[in-house]
Amino acid sequence: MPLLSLETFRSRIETLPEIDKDAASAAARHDATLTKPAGSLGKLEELAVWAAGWQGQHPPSFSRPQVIIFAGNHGVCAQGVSAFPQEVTHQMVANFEQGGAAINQLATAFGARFSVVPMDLDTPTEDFTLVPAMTEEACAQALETGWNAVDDTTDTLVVGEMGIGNTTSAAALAAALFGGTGADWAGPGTGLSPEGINVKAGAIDRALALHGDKLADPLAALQHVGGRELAAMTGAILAARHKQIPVILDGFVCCAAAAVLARLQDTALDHCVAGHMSAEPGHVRLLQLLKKEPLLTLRMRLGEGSGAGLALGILKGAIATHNGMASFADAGVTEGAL
Ligand SMILES: Cc1cc2ncn([C@H]3O[C@H](COP(=O)(O)O)[C@@H](O)[C@H]3O)c2cc1C
Ligand SMILES: O=C(O)c1cccnc1
Repeated sequence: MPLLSLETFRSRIETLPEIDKDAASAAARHDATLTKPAGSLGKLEELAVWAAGWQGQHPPSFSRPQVIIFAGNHGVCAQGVSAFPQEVTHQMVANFEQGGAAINQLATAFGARFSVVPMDLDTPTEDFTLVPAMTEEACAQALETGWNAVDDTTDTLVVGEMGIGNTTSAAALAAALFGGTGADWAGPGTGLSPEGINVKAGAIDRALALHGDKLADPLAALQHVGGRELAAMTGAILAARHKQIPVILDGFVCCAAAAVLARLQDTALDHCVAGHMSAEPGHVRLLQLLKKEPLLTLRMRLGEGSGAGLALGILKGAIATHNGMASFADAGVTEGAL
């Protein structure tokens, strides 16, 4: 079998299925019949139409939501960029498996299947301030792990991550994809002090200087400064597009991984909605660059898919109202005259 290469994914990004316009317009027509003033459910109406279009079916469904957490360790932790030690990644994977993390409760609350995928935790990626984080093949393997983790029967996907140090990786990736310095993209992550944030920004600047022009290609940027769990999220979001599964994006780390696709193809994230705006400061900027309006702004800054997991409830509400409400005709309610 030939080695996996980044070119496999480049071709998968060049051939993206588009929205099913018939399903979306059927949803819009149905919405207009429901017992409410037109537009009164605001963004919920748009979400139901969006879900129908990207699922390629009307009515849209919310019966098989799936939450996948990818976990990876980061060599860049050697630079002192996180408030927590690296062993927490492994310990939290055990916590996810036992159902004790925040995302477990949210997945259960909204009826989502949950899985966690640990990715070579005992072999962290390389310290990208010194050498590329991953070889091309390792990055392609991580993309493939994400690509394969998405279940064909899923109707709504949330991808999240666990990886001490990964807000440094996400910030470096955002800088590589959109420009700016370490200081523009570094934030507290798990709770760094202002001095700690300076150390983090310095590490990112050294990585940007070291890898230079190699970062110009988005997939190469992912390989040089990303991490396995970020690449897996990128691969899963791309797989969802090919499988007609709408995606709810999580916070800063998830959006940095998603942004790789957007930088390769402008419309690559049209099947994604932003679940929330994280309190990690780079996220607001990233959402603006991706032209995504967050559904929730609750000062959450946890990662692990939690903001998107909570937004599953919003999408569930949007689809429940769209699918379950009576029409004016059926309920015998008089329509507005103007
Ligand atoms: C107990 C615990 C649970 C978490 N769940 C998600 N994260 C989040 O924090 C990490 C990134 O922050 P940084 O770059 O500052 O290390 C990631 O693992 C992310 O998912 C957690 C962090 C901790 C400590
Ligand atoms: O927004 C995120 O993704 C985030 C913020 C802090 C820590 N980990 C993740």
